[in-house]
Amino acid sequence: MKVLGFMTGTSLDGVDMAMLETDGEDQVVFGPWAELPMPAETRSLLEATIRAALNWPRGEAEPAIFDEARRAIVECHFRSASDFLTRNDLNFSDFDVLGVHGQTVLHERPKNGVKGRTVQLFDGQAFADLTGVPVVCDFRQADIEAGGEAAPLMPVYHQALVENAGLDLPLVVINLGGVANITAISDKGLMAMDTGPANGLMDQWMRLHGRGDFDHEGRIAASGRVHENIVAQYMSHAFFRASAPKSLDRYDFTLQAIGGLDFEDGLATLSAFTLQSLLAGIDLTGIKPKTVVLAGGGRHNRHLVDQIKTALAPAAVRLAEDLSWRGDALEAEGFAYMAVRSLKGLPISFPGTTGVRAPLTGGRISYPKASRQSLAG
Ligand SMILES: Nc1ncnc2c1ncn2[C@@H]1O[C@H](COP(=O)(O)OP(=O)(O)OP(=O)(O)O)[C@@H](O)[C@H]1O
Ligand SMILES: CC(=O)N[C@H]1[C@@H]2OC[C@@H](O2)[C@@H](O)[C@@H]1O[C@H](C)C(=O)O
Repeated sequence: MKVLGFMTGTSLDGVDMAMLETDGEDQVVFGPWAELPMPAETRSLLEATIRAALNWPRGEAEPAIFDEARRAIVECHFRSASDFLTRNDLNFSDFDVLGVHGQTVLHERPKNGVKGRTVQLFDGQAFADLTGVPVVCDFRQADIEAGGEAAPLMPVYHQALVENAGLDLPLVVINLGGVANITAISDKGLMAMDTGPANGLMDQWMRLHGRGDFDHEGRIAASGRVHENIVAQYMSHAFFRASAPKSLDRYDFTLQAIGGLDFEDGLATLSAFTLQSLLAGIDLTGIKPKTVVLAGGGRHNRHLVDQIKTALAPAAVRLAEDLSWRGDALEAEGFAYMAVRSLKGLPISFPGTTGVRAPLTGGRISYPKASRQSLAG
């Protein structure tokens, strides 16, 4: 099937799109991809929506701003996709299905037998009607309703890529987004978890100081001093005592602990926290990887990458591009791949990746009105 996948991550930096030709199993053929920036007013609206989501008590009606945000997200996806298709001489009618992650505005993991809560804002029906193509979205709902973590979901796609590339196992794929997550592939099967923040807190610290959106190549972090006592304080969070699999909300950690530090030391300390939490996650898998693959925007952070390489030696640490993967398109590809699995009723989450009891499919399918009418006729 020809699929267009869409990802809007926790960094709120843009809409990633990637075309894939896939059977949702071992066939994965890359098509064009792009990352289009999110308009400033959409970003502000999403920030306000996230604030409302964080204050939304369970059991109460969803905040009114959610619907406004849904409309803005659909419009932003439509504009980004139209632009992307024009540039690549493609049309919506070239696609069998669209796979859309939607914008996460809230994620609470299951705790003490109480199911979690996760919200990825989108309107699959509106997008299917606009584009004339079936849309799969809401990939995380079935998992959370079954008592799972609902994240990470990328492992099933990582596994397909790793198998196709014939890489040396045991292997760990690390995604350095706003939140960091890992997929471990070994003879123990597929294991995955979120490990802690990747760039999320560092980006927030940069903006707070009016120094831009992120620390280019980690240069500022490299110039600061790590306050180990504060890293230890961050690492004493209950999340790090929980067993895997486990997942995080981008807002589970705050800047409060580093509030008193100067700008450079703050970044150095946050970067050290990202590294330590990542290593703690890899430790929890109980495997010593021979191969480590880095994806997500944080792989451009040279300071962090150098530290990961040193800490994981003698593992061969490779950037996604070293394997001809597209490090900034991977998640959009993943949701294109999962859209096909969803249509085929194949599992997208597993006991080792989200803690569900048995492999589980997911995703909600919306068909465009026109094709429903023609089916009915
Ligand atoms: N050249 C660079 N140097 C340092 N950091 C960079 C660079 N380029 C991107 N980044 C970091 O990568 C982040 C974006 O990463 P990415 O797009 O993978 O996140 P996301 O997909 O929104 O997050 P998530 O996977 O948690 O949903 C930026 O916010 C920035 O912190
Ligand atoms: C709830 C949610 O949107 N989680 C994201 C987030 O961003 C990174 C990490 O936290 C990961 O668990 C997940 O995204 C990727 C795509 C995943 O599900 O694999």
